[in-house]
Amino acid sequence: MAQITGENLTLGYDGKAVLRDLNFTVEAGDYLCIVGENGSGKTTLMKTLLGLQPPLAGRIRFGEGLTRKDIGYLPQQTEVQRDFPALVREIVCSGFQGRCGLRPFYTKEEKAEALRMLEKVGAADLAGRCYRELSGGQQQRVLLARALCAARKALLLDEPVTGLDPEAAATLYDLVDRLHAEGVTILMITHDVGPALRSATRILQIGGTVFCGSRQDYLQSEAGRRFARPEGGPA
Ligand SMILES: Nc1ncnc2c1ncn2[C@@H]1O[C@H](COP(=O)(O)OP(=O)(O)OP(=O)(O)O)[C@@H](O)[C@H]1O
Repeated sequence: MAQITGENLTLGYDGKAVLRDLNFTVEAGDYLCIVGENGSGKTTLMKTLLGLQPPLAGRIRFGEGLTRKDIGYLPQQTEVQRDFPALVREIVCSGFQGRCGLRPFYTKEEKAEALRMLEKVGAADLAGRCYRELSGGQQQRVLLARALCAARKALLLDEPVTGLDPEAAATLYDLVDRLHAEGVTILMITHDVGPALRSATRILQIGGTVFCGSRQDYLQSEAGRRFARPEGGPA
């Protein structure tokens, strides 16, 4: 059984479908890129994966020791969030909130773990800085460390390089590659098809044409050729 299976999923709002009859699988260790035009339902699918929105029909099944709680989430940042007046180490620790219930403090172990995760993303030196004074690339690394505190088996990243300059984007992609190499399952929503196709093992394209399969099959498919090439993807 796969880690995540989408079975005949129909997703939408107020009984109106945005996506119909979607089937896909994610195996342990996959790097899945979710692509599709604006409005195709990528965010809706993500909310369903996180359990924030029930499907109109069909279901999502978790297997291979993965549960919904094992998925760390890197949200798309809004301007307000970028301006959050807290210290980096507090933001990273807040990844533990799902685990500590109503306890109003973090344990010594949690604080040490937060620092280890900051080290993992190459941002240990930022621990005492104020989050809102960081660059966009630094902020994304901090949020990645936070997501890793919340869960470490799988990461769901929503448009993680939006607003980053090419160098910061490349650094973030390298970091995600490293986590993937360490065995973390990656699910990434992206418009940035070129770099995504470089690292992905599987592609899920939604919208007009639906595709779910290996990167190689995607590149040879009609859907992949149309979607990938105009944006500079590999020929
Ligand atoms: N809360 C909501 N209530 C009703 N309709 C919604 C809601 N959120 C999104 N939609 C509609 O669902 C469709 C899919 O939206 P969604 O945000 O999932 O697309 P997306 O692929 O993530 O788009 P983008 O690439 O622009 O972020 C759109 O037509 C949108 O208008």
